Amino acid sequence: MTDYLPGFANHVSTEAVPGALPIGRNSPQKPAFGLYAEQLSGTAFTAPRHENRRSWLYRMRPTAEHPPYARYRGAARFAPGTSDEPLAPNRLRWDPMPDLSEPVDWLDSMTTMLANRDPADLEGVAVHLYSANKDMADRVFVDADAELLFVPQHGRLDIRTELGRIDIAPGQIALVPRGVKLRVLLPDGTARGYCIENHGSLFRLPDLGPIGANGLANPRDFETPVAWFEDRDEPTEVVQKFMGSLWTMMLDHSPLDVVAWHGNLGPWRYDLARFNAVGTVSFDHPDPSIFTVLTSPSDVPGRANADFVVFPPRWMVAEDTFRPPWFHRNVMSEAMGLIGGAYDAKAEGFAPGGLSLHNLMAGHGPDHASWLAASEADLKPHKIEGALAFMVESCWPYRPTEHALATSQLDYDAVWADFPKARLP
Ligand SMILES: O=C(O)Cc1cc(O)ccc1O
Ligand SMILES: [Fe+2]
Repeated sequence: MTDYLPGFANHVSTEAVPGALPIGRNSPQKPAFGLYAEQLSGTAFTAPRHENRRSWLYRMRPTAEHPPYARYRGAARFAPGTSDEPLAPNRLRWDPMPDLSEPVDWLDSMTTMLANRDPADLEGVAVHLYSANKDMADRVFVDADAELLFVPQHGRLDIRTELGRIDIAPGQIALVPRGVKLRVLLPDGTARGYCIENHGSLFRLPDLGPIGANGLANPRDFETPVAWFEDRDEPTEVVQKFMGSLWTMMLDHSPLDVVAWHGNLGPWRYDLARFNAVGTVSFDHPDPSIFTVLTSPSDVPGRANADFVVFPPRWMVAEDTFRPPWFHRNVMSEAMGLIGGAYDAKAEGFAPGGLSLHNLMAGHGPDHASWLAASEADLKPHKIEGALAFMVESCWPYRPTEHALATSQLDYDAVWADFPKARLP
């Protein structure tokens, strides 16, 4: 059990040992108990105040004390780079990861499916799947390339980070900031889900415009863990993702040794059941941006580097309206996953734990069966129950990895076959 502090990107102060946190200054000459002060910057020092994100950490040893990193040879499917072949404009879909035959921890199970932009551009996102059955016992992972969003689909996660412990179950999400070391334990023994890397500007809550001051994801429902640390002088491997490759080095102690911290850059969790879904009460299906939980803006106003969007349980009441997602072509690129239930645009083939890709300008929308059912439906109020899908919409087209190209469903196009031709008068 962990305690959490409510609020999104709040300036928090937390100490696991009373007296560890300096008062009134960040870097005293001698921090309490011989701790080391370290600033962790998530934005440039000079970022405007409303964008500026950083925390001060008080730790048992400085992060700087470590040997050189060497290439890490595990996790063969994590960050292999994407295919160099010309990118086909095809729609792609994947089944959930197969059941495991060998013990594998979260890190070694990470399987990169889609990525766009080079992490060195400080733009773009990558979509990974994981399916693990072993705790990360004597090692930690640190992502220098991105903030990391966990979207579990099966099995709880106990994510131990430098800045506190986070427990999440499917239906909840968690974010660990860029550069924060973490260890993933599996309280249920197995876990499967999605991880989204965001290389770009930090995820934030979207502006609400005419919706007003409340709604969608409310800031108070984000929870940041209190300080927690382990005092463990045992060999600990540190695997780092840096510029798209994995690197490793050994420490003689656990680096999860931050005894106190303060600032507005920290991990958090959020229960998607708290998402206040807003939709039509008259007619027409609003653009799916109405379901944006988090956005990472690009430099072009309104054109997101990444939007994290959910399709939660909700009432459908639109009159004289085709209610599921309509047919469309989008200048933005859409990666979708399913946490549970059935997605209202896909009658079959899009399973929980699966993934789909509709890149820039790909014609997509309801499959034939969903189109037929929704076109003939009696339009009484109807509740979509139990379904939880999500989308990572990005202005940068996604490139699938070789593994993704080799494992996609064989005939996804067939879900849009044989639509009857319109009959003109
Ligand atoms: O299924 C999709 O492709 C995502 C989507 C959802 C929606 O409600 C409207 C449009 C849209 O693209
Ligand atoms: Fe779409």
